[in-house]
Amino acid sequence: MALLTVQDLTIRTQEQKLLVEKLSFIVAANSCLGIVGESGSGKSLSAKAIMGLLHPNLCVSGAVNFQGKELLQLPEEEMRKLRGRRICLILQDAMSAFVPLYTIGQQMTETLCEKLAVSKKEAIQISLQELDKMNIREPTQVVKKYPHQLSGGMLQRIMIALTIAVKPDLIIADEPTTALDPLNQSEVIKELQRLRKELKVAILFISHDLDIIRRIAEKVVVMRQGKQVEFGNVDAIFSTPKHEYTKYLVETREKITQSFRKALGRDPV
Ligand SMILES: Nc1ncnc2c1ncn2[C@@H]1O[C@H](COP(=O)(O)OP(=O)(O)OP(=O)(O)O)[C@@H](O)[C@H]1O
Repeated sequence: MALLTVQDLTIRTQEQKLLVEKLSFIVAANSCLGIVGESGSGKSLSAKAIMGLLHPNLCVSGAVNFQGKELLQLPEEEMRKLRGRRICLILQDAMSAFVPLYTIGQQMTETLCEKLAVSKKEAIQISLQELDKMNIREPTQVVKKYPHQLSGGMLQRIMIALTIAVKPDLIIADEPTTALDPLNQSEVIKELQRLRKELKVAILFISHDLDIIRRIAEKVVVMRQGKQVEFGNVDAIFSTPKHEYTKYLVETREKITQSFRKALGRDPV
């Protein structure tokens, strides 16, 4: 069943320059759709358009249907109710998601009180429980810290813990692992997979990394220069890419992998 249907999403500047052209895809409930493409291809703008967070100097058209609601027509107040509750956004730079002046605990508590309409005491309890579930050690100490006192990987995992607590239906993860080292990347991917399994949440996962998309998504949209060049099952698209650009992406990835294997003294695959 379709949870999110994006139809002909088009984004232009006021000067009519096309930044995203006729993007169309479906995200089924409890599935993961990847959007892959080079820098500047329009991935983040598309995510922002779905969330109703585009810069006001941009014009958007097309249709974005989420749980039967037409998001591009929704009044801002309604949209605000959906954002951070039914649809959550996880960004590349977790640091920017937190306010530097408040502790992690204060920020988690405030978000949970607002989004879940629970008391402060309950919100603190939920925060500690979710941090514990994320295998974050000594959660009672972590909640007393300010964002700058924690690593990027830790902040990203806290963001995911907060998202889990809110129990949304859709998570839009925009390059959530790009700023992380491989160990933290792997942890974050594992947590997102767990989230899907446990909460039956759907994920729209934006990345320029084919390997990560292959690990986490079943379907993929390939974007280039604002245009959607392919949409379909991950295995089919990466094993038999139709579009020249997808072929180029897959071949480049394979060449890099083989160079690494050579450098490590292993046989090329
Ligand atoms: N407010 C804006 N006004 C005009 N152009 C913009 C605006 N925001 C983004 N753009 C342009 O739109 C294009 C697509 O940007 P977008 O951030 O969606 O790319 P992306 O695929 O997410 O890239 P990256 O992987 O580097 O984040 C870029 O050329 C960018 O410069």
